[in-house]
Amino acid sequence: MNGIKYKLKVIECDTYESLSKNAAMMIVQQIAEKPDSVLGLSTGGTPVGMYKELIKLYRSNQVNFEKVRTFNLDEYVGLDRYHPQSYHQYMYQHLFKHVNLPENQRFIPLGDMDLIESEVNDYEEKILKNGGIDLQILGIGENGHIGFNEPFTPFNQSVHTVKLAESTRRANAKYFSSIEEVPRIAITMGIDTIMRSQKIVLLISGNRKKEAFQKLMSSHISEEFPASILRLHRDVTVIVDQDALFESSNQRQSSLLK
Ligand SMILES: N[C@@H]1[C@@H](O)[C@H](O)[C@@H](COP(=O)(O)O)O[C@@H]1O
Repeated sequence: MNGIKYKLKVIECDTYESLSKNAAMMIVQQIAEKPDSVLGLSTGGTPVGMYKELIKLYRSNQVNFEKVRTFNLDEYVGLDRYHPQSYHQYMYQHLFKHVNLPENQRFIPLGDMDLIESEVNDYEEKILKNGGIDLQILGIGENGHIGFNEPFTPFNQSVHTVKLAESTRRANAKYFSSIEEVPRIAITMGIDTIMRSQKIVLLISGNRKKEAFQKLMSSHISEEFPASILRLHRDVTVIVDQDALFESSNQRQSSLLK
């Protein structure tokens, strides 16, 4: 990081489907240029459509994952890899079981409580040993978190464990039977790990992310809003759908009428 603020490239999409297709195509293009690319992958609701598109493209022989390596951003601490809400299971269900990405080339931090201390160092080391991330896919939390880097996480951190914000636990509670079941701690790539990626693609979809998108575009950089650091990266593409982009049509109408 050299302190220079870069302009974020923004791709505005009419629909979530179009956002998903654009994101999938960026991955396909990356793998076409470099078949042994190291991809950084994310979870959550937003990239589900992108993974569906990738599977379609794989089935129509437009992408080959044979040499690709993947590193996921984060995992809950306290859920083992077979827990249905773990990101290990998410990745298996949404991508890995459908494509030809060899098992020993997929990496996700281990969330097992007894392994967590060594995993923090091991995971960062594995990323470095594989030459760092070529293309990192990110989503964003309503509070601006990326990975599980909650507001006020120091920008210079590499892989670490984090106490989840209550708002993040509430947002993710929909995947569990109750909020009590949502883990309180997670392991995540740090902001520094993410910023060392060659390229970053940030996906922003839906009404709930409108404010986060606006804050991101305001160009003020602060640890209070973790995603704001992306302004200091030279190659970030933000793919945003209309729901996250605009005020609702009613609001737009009334502001037009003023
Ligand atoms: N750790 C994940 C993030 O990587 C993700 O970007 C965010 C947004 O998720 P969603 O796309 O479901 O809104 O949620 C979680 O907290």
